[in-house]
Amino acid sequence: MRASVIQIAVNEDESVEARRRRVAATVREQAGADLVVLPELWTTGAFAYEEFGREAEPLEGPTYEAMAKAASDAGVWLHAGSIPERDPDGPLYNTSLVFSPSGDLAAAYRKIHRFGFDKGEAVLMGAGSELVTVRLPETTLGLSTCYDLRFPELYRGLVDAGAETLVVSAGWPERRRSHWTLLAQARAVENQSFLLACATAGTHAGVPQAGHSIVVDPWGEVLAQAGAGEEVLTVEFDPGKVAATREQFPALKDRMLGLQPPRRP
Ligand SMILES: NC(=O)CCC(=O)C(=O)O
Repeated sequence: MRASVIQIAVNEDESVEARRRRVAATVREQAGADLVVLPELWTTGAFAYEEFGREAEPLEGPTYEAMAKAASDAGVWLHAGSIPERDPDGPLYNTSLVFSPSGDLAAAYRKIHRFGFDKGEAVLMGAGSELVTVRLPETTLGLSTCYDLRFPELYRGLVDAGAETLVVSAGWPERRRSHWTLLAQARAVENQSFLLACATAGTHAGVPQAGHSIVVDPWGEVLAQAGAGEEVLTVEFDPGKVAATREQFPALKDRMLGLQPPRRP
């Protein structure tokens, strides 16, 4: 299976519309890949909080349309990263979109763990509550977004739902780059899954982005990692390695569920 992880620079000197056109053209260039992955909130930047409301779109808005067309033009499964979604009956959501090679929406995932503690995304957006998997011919994707990477129970839920390839769409800051690589490897090795994590490059809202998108195999080995700038990371991997790893080293079968909390003295 061939995947292209497109690490996009989000800088304020480019309009959202220009970036949308540029990203669509880059997706089209990936014809021949099976799966293409984009980062989190690449229209606005994940830290450009003031832009969320201004650039929010309905689910089937301009980014949806441009990405659906790019997926069908290229004939690829496209994880189109996330958009600030304006729900007509609710708050904004940080919503990832996945399109099939015919350009149909295969899944939408509203980010569950919002970043910012008591400010930023955590107060500006609503939290999703549903795990989302997507069945591809070769593998089952488990979807997640950026800060979700810090919450291992989410990935266990995805694995229990059949995920074999974990996808993380992110806008991760340079300041915590060491966490990014460490957590990506941890989530892959503990869940005996492939992990494809796509981050943004550039600087927006004064926050330098980490880049360093990464692909990890079920044994925790890094198959490919980008540098700091814009880059298309292309990897070939064998989805059959998930079942083989889980069979040869069946640690997932040794999970002890329903542990009792410590007794109070
Ligand atoms: N966009 C995000 O979710 C940022 C997450 C982050 O900066 C971190 O977990 O550290």
